Amino acid sequence: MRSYTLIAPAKINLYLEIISDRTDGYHELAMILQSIGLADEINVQSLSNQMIRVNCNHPQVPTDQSNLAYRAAELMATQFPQALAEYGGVEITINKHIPVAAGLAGGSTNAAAVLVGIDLLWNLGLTKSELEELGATLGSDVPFCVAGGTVIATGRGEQLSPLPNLDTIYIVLAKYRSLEVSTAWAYKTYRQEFGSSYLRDTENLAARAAAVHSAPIVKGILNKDIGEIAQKLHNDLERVVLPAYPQVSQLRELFSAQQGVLATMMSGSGPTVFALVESEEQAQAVKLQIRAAVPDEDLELFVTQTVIHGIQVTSSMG
Ligand SMILES: C[C@@](CO)(OP(=O)(O)O)[C@H](O)COP(=O)(O)OP(=O)(O)OC[C@H]1O[C@@H](n2ccc(N)nc2=O)[C@H](O)[C@@H]1O
Ligand SMILES: Nc1ncnc2c1ncn2[C@@H]1O[C@H](COP(=O)(O)OP(=O)(O)O)[C@@H](O)[C@H]1O
Repeated sequence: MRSYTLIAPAKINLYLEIISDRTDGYHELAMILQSIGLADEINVQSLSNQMIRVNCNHPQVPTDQSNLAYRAAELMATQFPQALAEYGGVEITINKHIPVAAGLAGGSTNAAAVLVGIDLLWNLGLTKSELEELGATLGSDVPFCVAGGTVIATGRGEQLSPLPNLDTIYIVLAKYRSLEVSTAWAYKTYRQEFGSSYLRDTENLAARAAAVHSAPIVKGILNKDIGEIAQKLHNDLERVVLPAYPQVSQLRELFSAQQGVLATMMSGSGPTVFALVESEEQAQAVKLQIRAAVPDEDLELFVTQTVIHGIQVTSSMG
């Protein structure tokens, strides 16, 4: 049986600005998304029948239709029924390293890997933009996960403009295992609390989304100036998540107090907090300091770094 193994990187949000609500229930965003080295490993293997099966080593991750990777395979089967009949169904095995429900796009990157893997298994020859378009029907962050690197994302997060690759930046991530923040709750609460200040003029809306292309953080990225990038990190969702989750605020404060930390911010809808750190040695030292301050086993800590790729195939068989 043919199979492919793929690396599916997590992401952090270097910038997340909520521009407006939309009539479809989503929000118009201006984001800068960054792939990181922390990644899941996904194996896709052909089956002799036409079924979709999902296995995962993480107890919190469902293996039924509610798994985004399952839904990605279902989408491919619906879009390409002839290929399903010719090549058979798919068994998907997820080796989870990315914390679940963390604001790190774990499910989205798994779905992106399944799209790329099935394209290969079924010899479909889809282009990156075709895969991204399919991904957008699964979730707002899926197209970015296909593309990877450093990207400006607008619309509901699915419209991508690539930025030049950054030099490696070291990152420490902290997440309480038992803490989950619902993305839908975060956006809904933001809308309730701050919605009255939205710009609702649709013409200017497009202009505001476009304005992110000249935002100071983008200048920092173009100049490869880590100091400027660090200074301009931003996440509107912190306005609702930090007051509701004091543990997240506490992590942010702890990170800010560490030597070598250039800046700290919550990723996406949280609850993961990340810190940009000057060097790998300092990142390891920061991790140790945080561990000493919070000996609670519930707190997961990772040292990772920016990467310049999205989904990557690491091996194939058959
Ligand atoms: C917040 C972000 C930032 O990158 O990431 P996470 O924290 O989830 O990783 C994203 O906007 C999340 O993207 P993703 O997780 O793919 O969201 P989706 O499945 O499309 O949407 C989940 C829910 O979030 C809300 N949502 C999402 C995107 C958007 N632009 N506006 C929204 O209001 C909607 O309520 C939607 O029902
Ligand atoms: N392949 C998957 N990996 C992780 N979580 C998944 C997956 N498929 C579905 N889920 C569900 O999606 C929810 C959000 O998880 P995840 O994608 O990790 O979070 P986030 O979007 O915050 O990065 C979780 O409650 C989890 O049960």
